[in-house]
Amino acid sequence: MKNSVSIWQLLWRMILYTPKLYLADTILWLFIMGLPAIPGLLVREFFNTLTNDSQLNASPQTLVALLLATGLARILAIFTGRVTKTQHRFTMSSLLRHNLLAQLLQRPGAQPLSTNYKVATVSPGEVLSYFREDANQVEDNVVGTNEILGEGVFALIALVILFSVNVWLTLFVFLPLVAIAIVIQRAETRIKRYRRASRQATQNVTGLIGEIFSSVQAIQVAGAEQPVLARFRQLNQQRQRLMVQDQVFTAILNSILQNLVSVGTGLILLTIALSRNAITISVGDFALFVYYLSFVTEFISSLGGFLALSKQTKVSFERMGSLVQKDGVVTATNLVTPQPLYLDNIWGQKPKLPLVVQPYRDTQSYLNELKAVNLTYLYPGTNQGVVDINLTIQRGSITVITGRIGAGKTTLLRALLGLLPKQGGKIYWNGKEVTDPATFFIPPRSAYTPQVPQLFSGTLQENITLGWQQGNIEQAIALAAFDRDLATMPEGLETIIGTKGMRLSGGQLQRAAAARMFVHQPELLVFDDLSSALDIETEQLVWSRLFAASTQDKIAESTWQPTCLAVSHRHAVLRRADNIIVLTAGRVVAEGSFDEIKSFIKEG
Ligand SMILES: Nc1ncnc2c1ncn2[C@@H]1O[C@H](COP(=O)(O)OP(=O)(O)OP(=O)(O)O)[C@@H](O)[C@H]1O
Repeated sequence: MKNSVSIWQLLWRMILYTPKLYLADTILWLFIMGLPAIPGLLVREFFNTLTNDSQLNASPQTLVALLLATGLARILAIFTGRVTKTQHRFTMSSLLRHNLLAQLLQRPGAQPLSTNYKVATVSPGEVLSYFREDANQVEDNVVGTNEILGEGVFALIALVILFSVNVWLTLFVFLPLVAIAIVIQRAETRIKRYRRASRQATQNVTGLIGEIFSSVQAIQVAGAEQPVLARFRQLNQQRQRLMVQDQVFTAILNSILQNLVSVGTGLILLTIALSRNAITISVGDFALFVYYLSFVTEFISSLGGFLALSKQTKVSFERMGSLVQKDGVVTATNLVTPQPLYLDNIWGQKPKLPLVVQPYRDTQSYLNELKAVNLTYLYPGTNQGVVDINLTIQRGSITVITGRIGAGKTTLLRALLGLLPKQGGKIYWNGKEVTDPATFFIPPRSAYTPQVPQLFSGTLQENITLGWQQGNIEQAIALAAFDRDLATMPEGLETIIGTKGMRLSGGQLQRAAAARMFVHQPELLVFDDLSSALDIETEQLVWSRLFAASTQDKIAESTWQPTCLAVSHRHAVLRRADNIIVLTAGRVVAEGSFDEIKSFIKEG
């Protein structure tokens, strides 16, 4: 199902986001477009002075001085107009990018991105083209509305003056207009098709660049540089072909528009010549006619260009909307919802940034009991996932999920935390239903480390705190058994860990991610298989430190008694667990203490 809101409504909402800026931009643009109208009148007077038809008694020198003054005023208008336009442009595309990102972040994190246009998923690299090209496209269109308005107003004024000079001559100007409108209407489908194809081709190229950069090592190890480059070349050639097609078509369209106008102008001049004195105008009026005709004709060509631009904008809105669709509903309206952006204002002043809400743990976030009833998630189009899972987790306990590879352990964690949208079942926190797990299971209530943790290219400290200012980082590092590693790093917490933490070993990466969890002292700690990158001793150290003693929380001055939910196969961890859940093919087949369920498990 598509969103029924028209592109004009969407553009109007964007205009209303910064009405003052839009108005300032429009007024300046009216000046920029309108000031050239004055020289037309001055030129008429100038020629009429020469033929003694002038009604003004201004000397040619005065008229020349006025011409210069108009020119200077226009330079000033263009300069200020550029400043407001740049601010306006940037604000428009920033709003779109902000909303697009906010919508993407609201999606369950473990679900791949896909669009309406293809069943295949969209890679992070491909998403760049939505943020760059599509946002720029809409930005062009919003600011284009006041440019076309400015041109339109003065074309209309010029037309009225031309009508007053000669009605028949002026009527000829409309003929190209009608022809152009028909041409544009005919070209609509083709413009959309070409634009969509060229955007898709760009997306494929940026997508591949993203994938290449994220797997440089894998490509080198496999010796696959040549095939990867060949694929890159192939996609670039494809993009080149489609871009040329798109641009050439748009250029042809524009040149048709402009040439139709010139042909129209020629016809009018021929008409005067062939009318054999039936049409008589003064030299000044003739000069004005020729000068103003270009006003009208340029407007016609700009209008054609603007209509073509709007068709392309429609495609951009559709593309961005389909990226953030919910249940098949394309939601482009959410992309234009007003949101504070905190950009510098036009005078370069910085806005006051809002305080970032820090996730303090308080009595409200305390966990007494977490319960899942009949939790179900199956991957779309498959019977893989988890079905009818029931589990109860008590405060301060360790619950371990175990099972063979592919049994559904990760899926269960993700469905519980809202990283996959559950298809059935309910989740209760202290007896109260959690309706939106994705926004609920965050610090200070809960923190999660996936099997492959995501680290950023900043410093170790930045990766652990993620902007959280109050946490006890030393304690978090010690709990994660990262202190010995830290001691060997010359830069300490300021060590830059490289893209995705590539300067850390697998185990260090996992423990840095665990420290990130501990720094918030969340109520519920969720680990997806710490064992996968840690040796038995280090993992044991983490567990024993975590439960050595309940840590004094200096901020809330209360005891931190974490509750753990973990995936593991290690007997040492299973023995520590208060409750073990054994999964087979997405279902719970056994539950209890190690001794109760040991016949169901074998160490992985
Ligand atoms: N995105 C997906 N689309 C379709 N099927 C999937 C997807 N992700 C996982 N599966 C399937 O769902 C089942 C459960 O996967 P899951 O990753 O939860 O297993 P697991 O027990 O965590 O495995 P492991 O021990 O390897 O981590 C598997 O059969 C897997 O192939």
